[in-house]
Amino acid sequence: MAVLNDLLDAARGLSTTSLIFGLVGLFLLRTVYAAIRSPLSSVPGPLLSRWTDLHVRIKLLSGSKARYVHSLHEKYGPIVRLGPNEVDVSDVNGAREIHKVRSKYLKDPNFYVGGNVRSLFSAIDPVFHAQRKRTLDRCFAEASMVDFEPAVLEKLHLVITQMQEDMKSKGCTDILHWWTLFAMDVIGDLCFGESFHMLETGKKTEYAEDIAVIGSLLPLRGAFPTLIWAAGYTPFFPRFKNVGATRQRIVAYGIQRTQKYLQLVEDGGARRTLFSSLVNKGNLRNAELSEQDLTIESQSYITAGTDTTAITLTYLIYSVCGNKDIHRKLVQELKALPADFNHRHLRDLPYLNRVIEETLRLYGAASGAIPRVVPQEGGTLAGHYIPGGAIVSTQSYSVHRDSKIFPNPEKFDPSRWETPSNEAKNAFMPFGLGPRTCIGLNLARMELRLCTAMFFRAFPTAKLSTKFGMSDSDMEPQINFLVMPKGHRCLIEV
Ligand code: HEM
Repeated sequence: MAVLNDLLDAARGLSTTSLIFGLVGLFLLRTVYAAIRSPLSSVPGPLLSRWTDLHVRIKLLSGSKARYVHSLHEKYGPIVRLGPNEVDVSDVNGAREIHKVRSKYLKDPNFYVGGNVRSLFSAIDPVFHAQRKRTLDRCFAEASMVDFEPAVLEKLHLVITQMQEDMKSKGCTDILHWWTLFAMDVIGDLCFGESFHMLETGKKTEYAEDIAVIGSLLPLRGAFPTLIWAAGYTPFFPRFKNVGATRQRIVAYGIQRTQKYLQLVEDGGARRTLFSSLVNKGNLRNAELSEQDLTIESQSYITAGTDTTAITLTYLIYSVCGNKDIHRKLVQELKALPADFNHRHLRDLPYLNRVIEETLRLYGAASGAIPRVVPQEGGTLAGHYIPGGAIVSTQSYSVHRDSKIFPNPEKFDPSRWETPSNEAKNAFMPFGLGPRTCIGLNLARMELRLCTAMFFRAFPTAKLSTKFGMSDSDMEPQINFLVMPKGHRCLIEV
């Protein structure tokens, strides 16, 4: 107390300017001390990362963070420091330690929508997550896929017809546009028992546009969360001001569609959905899942299952069209399928599945960092002690480009999956790892197989178009959390 009084007396005697200089000096001293004494100071990385992560945030904004972090791994090794409290690990054992069963490395609440939405995707609490996963696992099980195949095939016939129409009328078709409408119509159908009918109109609905707007703000929100929050309270940035209203519209629409679906079930007219086994006569059988939970889960599947599937498919077709030999082999294998082929014929088709694995390795749509918080007691990763509370990320972008595991890693080479090494299988994480692995992966794989097969059967001579100025530079991947072609389009012609 006496010390405090002495300090206050001393402060009274100072001018405002000296006080400000003093405080800034103290702040700098504290920052320098923290940087030198931080247990993270043994982790290699750029000097700047000891003081700030601003450079990484700026890279996130420009869509080049994953590439930048990868370049750091190439320079410094399997673990790199990204900021005063953040590291990235691209070591397979480290990644497996972070994402193992019963791991104490939990999702970073600042990254996963504030951690305030109790959906499978954004849940932080492992007990809640395990319970929700137990309820939902069977809805997404491999054995359930046969029930969803008719809905997928129906949309697939529609999308191929629309692409054919485009090719006739414009000489080319934007596959990114069509696969986005396709993937969202499929997941809408599987959540609400009725699609959004965007494939019929060729246009996004207001709901789809709203989701895209919120998605487009994610990098900004990730890089400068406080600034974006504050900008919403000023009159200068209408885009941020409207975010609240956009979110409300998304929620209201989800509620309305869930209620309509439950009514359809009650009336006996609902199609098979992901939730069919949980709903009986319009009521949820499972007491763990309320009507509100159903709305929240549907919303998150629509967000998590649309762009991921559409972008992966787009890069698959782009990569195949860019290599004559791969193109020929794939088309040849698909030619041998019966006219009325289905998913059963594709599940173990060797070359098709190798092409899919290789696309997921190089262009898996969610190849950016998936951040976790280090548990209170700290942990050792890639030989370095990381203190509790630090953020530790893994990005499949880097793990999938480890040249010791995947020689010539930038080469799109499906043959590397012919007899993959155990190291390659262990390092493969396009759908994440451990208990937080993508729950939609069986659905995604079924869509990837059916769409690729149907596309190259319909367009065996497909190639990248040069119409409307389209070029390879449009396809340069920009990676925030999701990958996105720089030009936001992929024009294909026959
Ligand atoms: C090619 C397509 C897809 C890719 C590459 C992909 C990738 C991923 C990745 C990497 C994660 C882990 C994220 C993390 O740990 O932060 C994830 C989680 C998740 N994905 Fe997917 N995904 C795809 C398709 C889908 C589909 C079609 C759905 C839904 C129908 C879906 C729903 C989810 C959900 C709900 C989670 C959270 C799981 C949990 O935390 O337990 N995904 N996905």
